[in-house]
Amino acid sequence: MGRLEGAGWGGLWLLLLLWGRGAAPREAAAAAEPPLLCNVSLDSPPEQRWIPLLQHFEPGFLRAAFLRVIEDTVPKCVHTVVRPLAEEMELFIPQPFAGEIMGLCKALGLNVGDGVLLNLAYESTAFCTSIVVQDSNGVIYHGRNLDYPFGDLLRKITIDVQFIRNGQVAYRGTTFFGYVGLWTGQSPYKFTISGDERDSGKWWENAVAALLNRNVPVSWLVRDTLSEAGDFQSAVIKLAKTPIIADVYYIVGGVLPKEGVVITRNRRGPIDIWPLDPLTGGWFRVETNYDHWTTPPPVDDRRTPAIRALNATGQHNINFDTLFQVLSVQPVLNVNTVYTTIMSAAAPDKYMTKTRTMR
Ligand SMILES: CCCCCCCCCCCCCCCCCC(=O)NCCO
Repeated sequence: MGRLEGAGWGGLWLLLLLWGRGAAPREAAAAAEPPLLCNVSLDSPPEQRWIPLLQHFEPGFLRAAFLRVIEDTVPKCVHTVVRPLAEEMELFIPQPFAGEIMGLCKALGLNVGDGVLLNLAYESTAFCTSIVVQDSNGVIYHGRNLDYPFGDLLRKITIDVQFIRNGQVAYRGTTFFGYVGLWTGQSPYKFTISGDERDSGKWWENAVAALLNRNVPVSWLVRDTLSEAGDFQSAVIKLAKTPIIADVYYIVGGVLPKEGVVITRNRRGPIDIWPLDPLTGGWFRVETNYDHWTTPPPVDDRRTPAIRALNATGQHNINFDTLFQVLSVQPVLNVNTVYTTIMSAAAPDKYMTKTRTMR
């Protein structure tokens, strides 16, 4: 019998009442494993910089994963039209992305056009959660769950990457081997970024045209921003204003009090900027995959459980562990969650990722 045995109806009502008022959040049972931590040298030519990491993976597995993701995500008609175009990528794809994709495809014997398409993958069923929060001492924490189909494959190729320039960690991020953009990353002592999918219908319809028009894929802008922006403010401006190929939510955390924001984007620019506002109770911002000023659909409401768990934890108790616990509450954590990352740009060495498998 469960723990409620003997509690009687009175006890049961009390428990329900406490839960409704924000008692301690219930964590889902899930395995949590650290991914491979690796270095990629930005001082090596783009074509060569990912090649040393191939030793950690079975080439046959990578090829099979590659083909499965392409087949299941890229519509056949799009594939036929875009593949030859993508093969001419030097003409319209910026560096270092073009060189990095080309180098990997050559090493694995894969079609370069397909390599580009895989790197444009953007899934309308990718249900992620990002949280930026300020604790009672003004410290900013940023956590995210990346939820995506193909978890069985992606957990095996999830990597934490330190991008090294002149012998120093220039920035760090979490990705899947072969996917050279970043959905999660940190510029040490400056800012952290995560991206959550924003559904805008059939993104393929205009994405390729936008790419030809020199708009950048959303995850490439994250990486460019980590590489180039000097502080939180410049990161927010770059993420808000640069033309991109699909709608998205960018969530950004800084190092000073109030440095936290959710940017709601369309292809051309920002639709809304939603900053932390701790003086009037806004000590956290939760973004899943719906505009924050709308109500999430009841069939996919991860926002309310996350908010309830944050309130139950309390601003004075927020830290790396408790934010991880908030991101471990069902359905914030769910069967599609591939990994959870917790970061705080002021303490860059504590960057932590765990791949998640629900039991
Ligand atoms: C170019 C060479 C590739 C070699 C091996 C590749 C193995 C398979 C990699 C699969 C990558 C899948 C990418 C999925 C990225 C997630 C994008 C997304 O929609 N995120 C939304 C977050 O809300």
